[in-house]
Amino acid sequence: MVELKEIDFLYVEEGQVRVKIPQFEKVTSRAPVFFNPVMELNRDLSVVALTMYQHLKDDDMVICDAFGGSGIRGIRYAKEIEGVSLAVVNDLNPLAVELANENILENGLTNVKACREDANLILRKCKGKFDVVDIDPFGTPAPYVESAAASLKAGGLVCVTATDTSALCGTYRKPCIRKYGAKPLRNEYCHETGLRILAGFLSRTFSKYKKCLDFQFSHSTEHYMRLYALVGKGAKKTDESLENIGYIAYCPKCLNRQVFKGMAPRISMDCPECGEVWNVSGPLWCGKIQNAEFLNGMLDMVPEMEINQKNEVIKLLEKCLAESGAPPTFYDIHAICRKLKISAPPMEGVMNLIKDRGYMVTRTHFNPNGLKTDAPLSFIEDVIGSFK
Ligand SMILES: C[S@@+](CC[C@H](N)C(=O)[O-])C[C@H]1O[C@@H](n2cnc3c(N)ncnc32)[C@H](O)[C@@H]1O
Ligand SMILES: [Zn+2]
Repeated sequence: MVELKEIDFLYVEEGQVRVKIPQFEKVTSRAPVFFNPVMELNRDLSVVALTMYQHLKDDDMVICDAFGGSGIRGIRYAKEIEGVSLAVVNDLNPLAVELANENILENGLTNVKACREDANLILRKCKGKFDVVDIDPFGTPAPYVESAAASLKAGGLVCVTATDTSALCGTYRKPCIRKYGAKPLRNEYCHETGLRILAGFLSRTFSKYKKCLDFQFSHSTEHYMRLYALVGKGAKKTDESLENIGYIAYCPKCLNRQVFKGMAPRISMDCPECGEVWNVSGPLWCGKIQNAEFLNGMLDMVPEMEINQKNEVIKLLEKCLAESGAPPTFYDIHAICRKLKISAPPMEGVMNLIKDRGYMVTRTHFNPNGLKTDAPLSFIEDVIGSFK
C-alpha cells in the first residue's frame, strides 16, 4: 500500500482554499487519492447552493461530505459558508483521510473533521445529526441513497452526484433498470430523462421513510448529473409528492412525446399523431426539478462570492432559472430539421415566432439546440418550416 509520504503532490486553489492533491497525468479512480479538476464548477455550484440553503435555514448547520476524497469539498463548505458548525469529511480510503487531515490543518480550520467509514455506515450511525448530506461517489449514487434517506431529518438538504450517465441516458439500458428501477430512453432529450430518472429514484427511496423531496436545483453538465433537494416529512405530504412520478412516452418516428403521471397510468400504445408504437421511459420524476426562488437567491449571492468559475456558474443558473416553469422535455431543433429535411434556422428567430403566438418558450441548459415550449410539435414544425 502506498504511503502519503511516497507521493508527489501539487497544490490546487479553489474558492477560498488551497488544497494538496497527488500529482496526476490523467484523472482516474485508481489514483491514490481521487481529485478531478473538472469538478471545480460542481464544487463552486455546491458552495453557492449550500450558502443559499444556510440563508434559508438561518441557523448553524452540520454537513456530511460522505465521499470526501482530498477533502476539498467539505473544506470549502467549512471555510466559505457562514454558520457551518461542523463539516464531516468522510472517505473509505485511509490515504484520503490522512490527506484530508493535512488539508484541514493547512487551511487552519477547526470546524472540519475527517473520518474513515463506509458512507452507508456513517449516515446510519449519525441518523438525525446532519443538516446536509452530500453524496459524490464514483459512478452511481444508488447504493447510498437509502442511507441518506434514513439519516436526513425534515428540513435537511440532500445533494447527489451521478456520473453513470451512460446508464441514466439509456446507452446501457439494463444497468439503469438494475440500479434505478427505471427504463431509460436514448433520444435527443435523454439527459433530461436521465436526470428525472435519478430524481424519481431519490424521491421513491425517501418515500419509504415517509420523507418527500422538493427539488431546488438540478443540472446535467459534462459527464455528470447533480440534484439538490429539501427534505420534507409526513405520510400525506409524501403521498402527494409521489403524484409527480410518471412516465414519458416518445415517438421515434415523428418526435411527439406525452407525459403520463402516476405509478401505473393508462398509457395508450401508439402515438396519436402518426400511429407509431410509443417508446416509454420511467418511472421518473415529472414534476419540478428547478425552484425559481432558490435559483434567484443563488444568483443574487454569486457576484459577492470568491469563486473561480463565476461566469460559468451564472450562465448555468440563469439557464436553469429560465426553464424552471417549463414542461419536462425539450425539442432539439436539429432533430426536427432532420425530420423535415431542411437546414436549421436561427434559434432566436424560431423562439420569437413561438413567443409571438402566446406560447412559453425558453432555451435549456441540457442542449444548446434545445428549446422548451408548451407549443404543440405541429406548430413548432410550421415555424421551423417557415424559414425555408
Ligand atoms: C468521486 S470521489 C469524491 C470526490 C470529492 N467529493 C471531490 O469533490 O473532490 C469518490 C470518493 O469516494 C470514496 N469512496 C468509495 N466508496 C466509498 C464508500 N463506500 N464510503 C465512503 N467513501 C467511499 C473514494 O475513496 C473516493 O475518494
Ligand atoms: Zn408519432
